Amino acid sequence: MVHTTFTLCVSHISLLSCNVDYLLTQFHPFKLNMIRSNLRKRFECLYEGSAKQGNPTLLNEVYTELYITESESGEINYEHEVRQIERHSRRAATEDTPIKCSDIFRALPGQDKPIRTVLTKGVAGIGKTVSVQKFILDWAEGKENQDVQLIFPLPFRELNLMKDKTLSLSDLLQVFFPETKHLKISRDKYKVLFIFDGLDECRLSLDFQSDVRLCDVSESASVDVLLTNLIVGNLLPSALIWITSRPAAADLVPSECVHRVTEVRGFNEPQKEEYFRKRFSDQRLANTIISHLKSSRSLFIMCHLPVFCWISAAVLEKMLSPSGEIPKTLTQMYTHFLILQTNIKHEKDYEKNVTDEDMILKLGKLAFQQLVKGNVIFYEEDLRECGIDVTEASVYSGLCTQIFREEFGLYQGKVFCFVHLSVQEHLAALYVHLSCTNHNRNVFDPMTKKTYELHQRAVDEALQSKNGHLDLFLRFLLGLSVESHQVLLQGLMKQTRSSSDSNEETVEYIKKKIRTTCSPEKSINLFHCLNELGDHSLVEEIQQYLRSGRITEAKLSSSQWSAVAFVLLTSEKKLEEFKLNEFVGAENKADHVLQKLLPVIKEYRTAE
Ligand SMILES: Nc1ncnc2c1ncn2[C@@H]1O[C@H](COP(=O)(O)OP(=O)(O)OP(=O)(O)O)[C@@H](O)[C@H]1O
Repeated sequence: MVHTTFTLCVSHISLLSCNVDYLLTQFHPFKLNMIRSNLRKRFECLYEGSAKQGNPTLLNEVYTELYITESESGEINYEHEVRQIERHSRRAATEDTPIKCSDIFRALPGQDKPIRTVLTKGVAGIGKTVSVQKFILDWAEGKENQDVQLIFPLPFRELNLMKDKTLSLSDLLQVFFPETKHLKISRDKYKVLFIFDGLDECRLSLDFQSDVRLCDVSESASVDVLLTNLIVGNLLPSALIWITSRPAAADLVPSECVHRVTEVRGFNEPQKEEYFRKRFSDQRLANTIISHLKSSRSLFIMCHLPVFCWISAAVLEKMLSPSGEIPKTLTQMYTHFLILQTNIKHEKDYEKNVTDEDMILKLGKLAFQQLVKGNVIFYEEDLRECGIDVTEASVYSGLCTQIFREEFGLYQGKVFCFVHLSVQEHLAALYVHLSCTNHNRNVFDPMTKKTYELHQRAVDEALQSKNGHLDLFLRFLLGLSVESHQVLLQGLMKQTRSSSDSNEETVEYIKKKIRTTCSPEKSINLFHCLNELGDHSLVEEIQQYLRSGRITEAKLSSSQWSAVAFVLLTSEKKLEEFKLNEFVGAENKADHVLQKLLPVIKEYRTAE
């Protein structure tokens, strides 16, 4: 005890002579603690979907470690996000250096440069925001990164609200953290971390070329100038900066300002299982759900994405209690999710002015129109255009809490988006499908009416898209048209008419396109489409070849090579080593095989 008092005295004397700022923090331990405990309260619960209205989940109970790696380059990938997920999920976990989320500011062995700014990339729904939340909670609970004295989470979604304001950094912090009043952070004497989550949502014009230089935290400027100066290091040069972003927006910050790029890759195979074991206290239910998901390769691949795990958990939990038809394809899973949301609405919203059918069609129309334009964020006028009355908020908050969430945004107005891009793609496909079956209308071409004509046009549109923005939409559209899906849809839409055409023409058309398309990525998506349509003929043919070992002697057509690629990519086996000579033979020259199987070879750890 005596010893402790003595130590405190000595430290105060030495502090008096060293710096005033530090002293200020010492005199404000109460304030620091208050900030810490406020952050703990703010981040201890995970608010997902309808949990926003109550029943929040404790983050520590469901948080599952994510697979995060140091990215080899800051290179930006414009490919469609789902395709990236499938590709990443094929990679063996040992390929890159994994980093624990709490260690992102720590140098790896062999790296000696201090890390000030970290940029974390990751596709939508992969867990960036949850990682930020966990990082802060661990710190606030005194578990990790205790050398950091203050953390300021400043999500771009909230910073957007300050777009037109002129103020100093100190003032800005006081707006978001009133507890910081009287806390001087001016001279960089204590370690502060700023977290800017969701760069992709940024509405401020961040101009890193600008020569407006700001070094003083009490100097006023526009919010974008404050941020660029903070990120570049003119303001508070020793503060740590963490920025998260979806891949397409990650290059808004020039690479020379970033000391480390990490990538959230979602859940690897063991983490997928861990997620469901944590999510359900009933382990038998967790096991049933895991084995069901494992029985369908494409579902298990999608579980790489935490938001998909959450959708699957919600759907399967409801479905597995009484015995029933369990979703087997991607389309079925999403349709069940929609049904679930509609049921939640019925539980809550007895007086309704709009029928489910109407609302789904309107939302679907919005989803489709915006998808075609490449938009994931919409405004009130976009809703009005689709006949959605913005003031009837109760209707979609009941129907679509988890599908459609209202965001704060630009110009004080409301900004909307679907909870995940894939949900938008599913609703868009549903709209296009129902317009055809119920109203005989082909949204791409009013002159044609038959289902197979719609399908052919959609295939063509998807093939023409450079970034693949209609690929998943196409998979859903075809999945919705299969006979067995009609029953599901009837549960959702009272007046659904089953399509009278069979899908044979569509299957043949897709096979023809597989033969002629030169993009391996596109033909692999077409194989996924055949899978949704329940046609496995090409794939089975190839599986036989592969099993017999006669593939080196066979002269394969272009479509058969695409099938080889598809079979290898969707196989259960880990892609460890690609052996070219297993495919090369008199009929198949090495460079030809290499060209045909390039999308697969990229997924293997080694090739010889
Ligand atoms: N580590 C995790 N453990 C458990 N659940 C998680 C985890 N990460 C994400 N989730 C689930 O996935 C959902 C989406 O995650 P999150 O919002 O972090 O994604 P994101 O990468 O920030 O996406 P976006 O770019 O769309 O903002 C969460 O609401 C949660 O249900």
